[in-house]
Amino acid sequence: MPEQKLKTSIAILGCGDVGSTLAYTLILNPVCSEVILVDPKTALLEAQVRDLSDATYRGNTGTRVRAGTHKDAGQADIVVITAGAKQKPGESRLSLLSRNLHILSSIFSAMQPISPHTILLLVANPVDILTYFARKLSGLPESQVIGTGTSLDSARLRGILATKADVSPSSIMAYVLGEHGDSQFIAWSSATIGVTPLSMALPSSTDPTFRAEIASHTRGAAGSIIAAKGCTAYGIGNMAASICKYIMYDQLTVRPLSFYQPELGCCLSMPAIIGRKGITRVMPIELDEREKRELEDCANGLRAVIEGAEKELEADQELAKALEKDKGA
Ligand SMILES: NC(=O)C1=CN([C@@H]2O[C@H](COP(=O)(O)OP(=O)(O)OC[C@H]3O[C@@H](n4cnc5c(N)ncnc54)[C@H](O)[C@@H]3O)[C@@H](O)[C@H]2O)C=CC1
Ligand SMILES: CC(=O)C(=O)O
Repeated sequence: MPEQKLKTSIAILGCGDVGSTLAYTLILNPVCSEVILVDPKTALLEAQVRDLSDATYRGNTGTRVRAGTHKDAGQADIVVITAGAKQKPGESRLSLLSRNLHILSSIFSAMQPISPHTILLLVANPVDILTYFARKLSGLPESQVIGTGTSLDSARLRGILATKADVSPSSIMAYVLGEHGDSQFIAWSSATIGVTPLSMALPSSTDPTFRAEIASHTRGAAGSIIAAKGCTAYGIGNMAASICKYIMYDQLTVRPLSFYQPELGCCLSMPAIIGRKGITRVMPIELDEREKRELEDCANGLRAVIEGAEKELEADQELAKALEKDKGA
């Protein structure tokens, strides 16, 4: 009998710097049998498929890379959305909202019908706001619509704390929570090295100046990389690939991810367990009074942005309907 191969697919919408780095990471640490790339820039798309395919021939990584349509993507096990504009040096993530919301809305029109088992992973910025709208536009259950959120900021936090404490980053348990953006905050009160509270393991970490320096590093990391090289790609490529792995292998791993918070009325990052069904459980975290206020401020800011964007999206959809009607007349 011919061997039956289990087909597992990850579609990546947008094969620019982030999408192609993610695809490369998925090939080198095989997570699925097929990577489908989708991008309206057809010459770039074909070139990325050929270049990435070349990376699969030595050592038989077992992953096939191909170009696809938005409709094909809608049937994948995971759809990663990296499609959209990126920040220019000095620009904020929120300044991308109008352009990227328009792209997101067109993506969901083109992807229908979406498989009810698909997990959506949002990467494009502003990621928390786009995750909120992806949940509405996709019609998928909210547990299946996830943003990479502050997972990358938390990795950056681990990195700098590891240097300060002279310990491996993997022994640092500390999260940046809230917005993947300027209103993010560090959950200092729950940070540990191994099982030792950070305040005991690294006493200087209780100093407000130390905390301000670390928070500024974490908040400003993307901006300084973008100023020098025009994008960030390796950090997020690795982070998004590891999230795909948790999902595909149903690893039920705890990570800070952006997902809908009913009591706050927006998507932002909190710790949760992720597996094949998406977010399977929210992990409660104890915050001190200051962190609670920071979370509240962050949610208020995100809700205000959502309100403005909701109006813009409605106008966008009315315009699309009118154009469709004109075409039919
Ligand atoms: N969440 C995070 O931690 C991070 C998010 N980002 C965000 O990821 C996004 C992508 O960044 P880059 O790859 O550097 O940008 P890029 O400009 O290199 O690539 C974006 C690609 O999206 C494509 N695209 C546009 N409309 C599309 C559509 N409807 N369907 C499919 N593809 C479409 C473009 O043609 C382009 O090739 C940006 O919004 C950036 O801010 C980047 C790094 C980290
Ligand atoms: C660009 C971006 O969002 C980041 O590297 O954090």
